[in-house]
Amino acid sequence: MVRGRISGLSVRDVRFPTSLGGHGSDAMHTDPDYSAAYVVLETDAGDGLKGYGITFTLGKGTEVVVCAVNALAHHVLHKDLKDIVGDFRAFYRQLTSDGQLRWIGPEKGVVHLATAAVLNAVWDLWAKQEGKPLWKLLVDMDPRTLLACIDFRYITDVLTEEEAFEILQKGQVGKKEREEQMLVQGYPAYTTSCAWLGYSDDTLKQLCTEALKDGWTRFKVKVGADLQDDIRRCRLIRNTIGPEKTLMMDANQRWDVPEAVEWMSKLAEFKPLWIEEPTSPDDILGHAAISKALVPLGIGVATGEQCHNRVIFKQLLQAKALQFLQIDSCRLGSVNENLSVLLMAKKFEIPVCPHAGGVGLCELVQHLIIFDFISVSASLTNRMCEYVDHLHEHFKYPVIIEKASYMPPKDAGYSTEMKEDSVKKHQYPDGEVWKKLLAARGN
Ligand SMILES: C[C@H](O)[C@@H](O)CC(=O)C(=O)O
Ligand SMILES: [Mg+2]
Repeated sequence: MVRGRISGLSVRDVRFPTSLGGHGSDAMHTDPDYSAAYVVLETDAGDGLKGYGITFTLGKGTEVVVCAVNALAHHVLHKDLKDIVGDFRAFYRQLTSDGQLRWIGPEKGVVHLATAAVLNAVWDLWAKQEGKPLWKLLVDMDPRTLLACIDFRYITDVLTEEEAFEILQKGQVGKKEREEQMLVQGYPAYTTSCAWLGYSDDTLKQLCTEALKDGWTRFKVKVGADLQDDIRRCRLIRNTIGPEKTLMMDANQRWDVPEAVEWMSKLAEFKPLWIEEPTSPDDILGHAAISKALVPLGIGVATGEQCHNRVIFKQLLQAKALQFLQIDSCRLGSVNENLSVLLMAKKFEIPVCPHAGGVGLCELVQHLIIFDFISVSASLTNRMCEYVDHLHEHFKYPVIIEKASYMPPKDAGYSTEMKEDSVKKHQYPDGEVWKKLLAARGN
């Protein structure tokens, strides 16, 4: 049963120096330090349970997200958890409609990332109090309660609450079997960890070879900075993984629209399933033009990791601008907004392949996609969830990958809690890791 009043909210700036090894690098983000604004909620329930929430950042700027979390804190503090989750739609709207903070969004940018961190902590706390992993909390929730968590404002022209209810009602059929299937087989994953842009050819080859041995069959390679490099790297990876394995490419917004089409026509020989973020994430019609142009080459367009909100996803779907939809657990307004996108994707029959390249994103998004399979999509066709092999050791409940699949988490909560020791060491700028690095850099 849900209990307690929120008695404390703290937020910390936690950064991992991944840029030192080129991990996470791509054509736009050449030196990412995987980071998080890390929120902890406490209650007066006396049960010792806390809610942990993160949003993902790349280093600099995390302190800005931390400020935004503090600016939102008064909406959460001193509220009964029962009142928050009892009318979650209203609470989501309260957070996203703060009469003054909304001006620096609305529902996008720093303030929306902060919203995600706070709400992720609320969901973690709720799931913990119910004694269930988040995916199971969602799967067991009756459709009306689930829908009451979603703000349908701005999307009713494509998805009404009644249509969403019908989708969830249909999803009840075979749910038990699909849950058993997940518990036995897990959710299929692909790896991005072999081919970050900053990796040398030798590293790329070695990591692909090891990944093949570990049973990986789907790989993503970063492209977009230099065509000749891309051709060489894609040839190397295709030769290493062979013709049958699945290859995806990710340009991280590097190109103009005509450039994207031209560049991809040069990479088509390597048979990519999709090109991800070929251009600006805001350019819906640009994505539609690229999608159309790439049909004859058999290449789909994937996007979503930098889609601000459900409205952008709605329009991408309406404009037939993507063939693979990539939700992100920390960019959209937490589970609440992600639920609306999963339901829209189902209506348009577009496969959801979540983004997870970041710290903690694998931990969180696995819950959403496992719920999606059990209760919404009921399909694994053309679907897979991204996996990156970094920083899981800092989490109390790290992901479990078996045979290149995510095994459903069994611990209660949203898998968001970090080890306190890791947080202390990596806190910016006072943690011991940063003190040493900053001193070495002469700062
Ligand atoms: C900066 C991040 O590592 C980004 O490259 C992740 C990404 O695009 C992905 O995982 O996809
Ligand atoms: Mg990407």
